[in-house]
Order: sequence, then structure tokens, then C-alpha cells
Amino acid sequence: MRPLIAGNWKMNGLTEPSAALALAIRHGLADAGAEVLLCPPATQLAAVSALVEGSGIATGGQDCHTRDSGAHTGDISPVMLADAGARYVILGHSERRQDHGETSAIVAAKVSAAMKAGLIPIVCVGETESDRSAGEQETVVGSQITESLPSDFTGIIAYEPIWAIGTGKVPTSADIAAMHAFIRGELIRDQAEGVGFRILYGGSVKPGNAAEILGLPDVGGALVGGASLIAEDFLAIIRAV
Ligand SMILES: O=C[C@H](O)COP(=O)(O)O
Repeated sequence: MRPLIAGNWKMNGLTEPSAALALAIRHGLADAGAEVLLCPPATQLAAVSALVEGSGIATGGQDCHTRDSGAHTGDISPVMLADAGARYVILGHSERRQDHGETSAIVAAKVSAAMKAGLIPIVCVGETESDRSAGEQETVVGSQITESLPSDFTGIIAYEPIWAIGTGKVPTSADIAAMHAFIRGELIRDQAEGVGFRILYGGSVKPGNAAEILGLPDVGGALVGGASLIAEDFLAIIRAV
């Protein structure tokens, strides 16, 4: 399975710069050894999906509701994401967990809804800096996995230590490898199919560190934030595979 390089644009992207970024990535991509995913803000999803159609680049949402439709002001359903061209959806990102009080139980319900709509969920887990200082990273991430994944889960896990997101701080390669091995163990323990799920690393992935991170055992790709907003940086990360 080729690694997946996913760009999470977060709450960034008006119409013209989003189109320019999507087209620059599309045109800069040549013989990529990776699968490529763009997750623009919901307002740009349909347009970006149309701009990358036929290129092999996939698109995804950054969150979804548990219901397909209904009286849920401001929310976006998984069916709507699929209708706008998405194949994937990021769920349980730490910014959602922190800013919107999303518990792992809520994330699990969203994962089930996304799978029902035919989307591939990318479920984010990761510890805080104080969790790591206390040596609690495996306990925290283990609980997030157990509680955020429905028993019939198929999809992708993204390990994102919260203290590495947007900070320029990155765990050591040994620490990334250890956490990915731990996560793999948890996935296999919970279900046999877990052996095949991709585990992405996210947190300050840049052109300068991508090759080393992507070369680690059980790192099946990267979930990239800041560097995914600069076409040449994102392309460099893709080429690092
Ligand atoms: O979803 C992406 C992550 O939060 C990583 O963001 P970052 O690459 O800006 O650290």
C-alpha cells in the first residue's frame, strides 16, 4: 500500500487561493509514490474536488455530523461531504476535541456515520505534552483508540501528539516508531483487520523531516497541516516518500 500524504487545510482558504493551491499541487504532482489527499474547508470542498478530478488526488472533509440530514444548524453531514466529492473525512482531530468538546464517544458515532456514507474515516489520536511528561502517552492514546473506534471500524488512524501540532516540535524518530508500534498493537488486539490499517503521523511534518518520518516502521503516511498550505512544501513532502 502506498503511503498517504494528506493535507489538512484547517480553517484556511478563500476561493481563489484554494483553487490556486489545488491546481499547483495537481500540476506539480508527477509519478508520486504516494496517494494524495486534500482536506480543504467545507466551503471549498466541491470546488477543490472538481479541480482535482481525474488526477488521482482525493479530497476529504475535516469533520461531519452523525446524522445524514435534519435540524442541525451549522453542521455538515457525511452524505453531504460525499456529495461534494469527498472520499475521506478527518474525525476527532485534537482541535475538534478541544474547541468543540468532542469526546471519544462522539467521535465513534461520527466514524460510524462516515463509514455508513461510504467515506474513509481518518481518526486522530494523540497525547498532550503533560501526558507525555508523565509517561502517560500510551494510556491516553490507547483509551482514545478503544473509545473512538466502533467495533466494525475500517479506516485510517492519525497519530498526532498535540504538543507537536503547529509548534515545530517533533518527537524523536524512536518515539514516533514506538507510538506507531503501540497503536498497531492496539488495532490488532481489537480486531484482526487492524493489521492493514494505515497509521499516519501528524505534527510539524515539513520538507526537511518528511523523509525520515515517512521511512519509519509502521508510518503509513502523514497528516500535514501548515506545510500543506504551501504547494512547494506539500509537493516536497509527497516527493519524500
Ligand atoms: O492535521 C494536521 C495536524 O494538526 C498537523 O498540523 P501541523 O502540520 O501544522 O503541525
